[in-house]
Amino acid sequence: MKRPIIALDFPSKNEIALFLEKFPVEEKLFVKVGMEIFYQEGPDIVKWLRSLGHDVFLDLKLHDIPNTVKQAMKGIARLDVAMTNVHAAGGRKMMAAALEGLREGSGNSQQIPKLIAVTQLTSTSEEQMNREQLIKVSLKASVVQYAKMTYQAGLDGVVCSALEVELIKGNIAPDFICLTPGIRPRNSAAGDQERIVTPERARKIGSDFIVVGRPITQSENPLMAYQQIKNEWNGVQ
Ligand SMILES: O=c1ccn([C@@H]2O[C@H](COP(=O)(O)O)[C@@H](O)[C@H]2O)c(=O)[nH]1
Repeated sequence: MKRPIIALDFPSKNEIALFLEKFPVEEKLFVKVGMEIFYQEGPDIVKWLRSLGHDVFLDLKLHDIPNTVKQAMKGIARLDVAMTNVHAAGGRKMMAAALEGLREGSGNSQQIPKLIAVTQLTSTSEEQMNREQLIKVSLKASVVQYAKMTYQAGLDGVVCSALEVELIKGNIAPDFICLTPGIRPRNSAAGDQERIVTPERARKIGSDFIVVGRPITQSENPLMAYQQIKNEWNGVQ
């Protein structure tokens, strides 16, 4: 069964440990380490999660000049993560430098983490993008443009809303990874997310990975919430 990626957005390692205690030890999860916990605990949080057998998507969304991103990626390459990312808005040169950094940091081995790029954050609406970023095209056109730049830079895929998956795969390649946050089961609060999709719809549309945070982490019964989302994501009744 495909595993939803759980966004471990907690303020400390202790809180993550308490959260993980709710899952059977043999359940190996795919978890997302983002800025909130990484800036508190540093790389040790990744090493600890790996030592427990969980797969890690390191979601630091690097966005800086190419050389800085390349050097940072060399460090990330040593953390044994399954996947990591940058912002496509950093440009093709920056994305290519990120890939070089990952390759060099992994000793040019075949086994490097998947590298994907954020297109438009799922918390961004078309109206906001037009007004604040002064990008005067549709949100979908902007996402596809970022996805094309990402592909040209040689990366594995993008972070987008499931609402854009068909368009991206149709314009680029069916196997270009589309990882989709902004996932909300029916009747769950959108919060700050703008472009949301249910796990079932994400599956039907063709998302490769879904990322789910608060609907699991803030649930009264995280294990049950996780299992329900996992079943829906896999089309299990
Ligand atoms: O466009 C993006 C990129 C990353 N995220 C991250 O995914 C999770 C979503 O958490 P929820 O609680 O399910 O909203 C969060 O860690 C974000 O940093 C995203 O939402 N959108």
